[in-house]
Amino acid sequence: MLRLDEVTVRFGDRTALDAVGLDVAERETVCVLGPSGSGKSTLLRVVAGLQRADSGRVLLSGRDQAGVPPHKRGVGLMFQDHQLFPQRDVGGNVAFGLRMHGMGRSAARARVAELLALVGLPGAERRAVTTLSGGEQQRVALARALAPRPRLLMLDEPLGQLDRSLRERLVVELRGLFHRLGTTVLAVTHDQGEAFALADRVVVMRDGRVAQTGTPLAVWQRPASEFVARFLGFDNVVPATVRADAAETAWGKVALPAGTSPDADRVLIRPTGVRLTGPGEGLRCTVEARSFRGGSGSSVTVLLRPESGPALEAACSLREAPEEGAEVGALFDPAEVVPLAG
Ligand SMILES: Nc1ncnc2c1ncn2[C@@H]1O[C@H](COP(=O)(O)OP(=O)(O)OP(=O)(O)O)[C@@H](O)[C@H]1O
Repeated sequence: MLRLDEVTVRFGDRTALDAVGLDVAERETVCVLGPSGSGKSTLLRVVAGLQRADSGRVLLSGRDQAGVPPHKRGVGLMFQDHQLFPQRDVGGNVAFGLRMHGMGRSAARARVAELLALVGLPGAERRAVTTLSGGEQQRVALARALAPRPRLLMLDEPLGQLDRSLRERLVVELRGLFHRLGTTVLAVTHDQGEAFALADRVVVMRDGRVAQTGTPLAVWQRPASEFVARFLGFDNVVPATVRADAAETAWGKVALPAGTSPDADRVLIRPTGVRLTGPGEGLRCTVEARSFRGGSGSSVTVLLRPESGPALEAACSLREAPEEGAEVGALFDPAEVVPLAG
């Protein structure tokens, strides 16, 4: 459906996109994830035709989009601040693109009713948008973007403004909705939780380049680099000298999973792979802090200050969590060790 082929965009001496390649299949939801300034919005703007590429090609359904204006690309856009027209009512907002595409009044009315029902706001046509909550406005913006049946729907930080619980609920709804409708979606967000919940596939960007792409599970289980690991919130990363089935690190010898590449020069140890024991065993550490994470497992993150090497996080249940100031030993589960290169 969508292909970016070596797309480069420069602003003066700044390269916002650096030879980016990306494919989105029909009916797939792809989330582009990355820190501020990594080029996510520029990527969407290039696909929408709002930004010219300095080199490379954007193809939609196999057709090169060079010279095709935004309104002829058949893509729907929904931006972070959802930009509803405050002077129009809900129905007027959703009908906007339909009228632009020349749809007749009664057909547009039927389509608006259908879309409002779909996003969970049936019968809201006559409401003023200023009377809607943030989440309701988001749904109206989504209905407006979906109304002209775009072949590709692009979302820029779609849930950025909403509070966490609403975001978590909406993201599940969106995923269900997109699958039901068979919509092809390219979304960008800096929130990894959102991306992982929404996407069939995630693309992690760094400085205008693709750092990693894969299913949420694959990226989560096997971050390709220290950058991706840290971006996902894993901070237990340490330089390592890899030898056969173990690595020398400042945290001592760490057993590696079978098949570790000799190119690996650091390791990530997931907090769930740090097992706490008595101070006579494993890496000796002092418990610096504990923070309650909640969740069904009553999980606690324990921040450890090891006798050597950087700080270390361990995840354990509330029942097992040692007190602050306690001396403990840390052992590493090889299944939770991820070798990283660069
Ligand atoms: N119109 C522009 N003129 C000059 N520089 C720009 C322009 N648009 C973007 N940039 C630069 O290009 C880089 C990528 O910006 P972009 O907005 O695509 O990043 P982003 O990942 O979407 O960031 P954010 O999450 O903060 O929105 C940044 O360094 C930005 O400063």
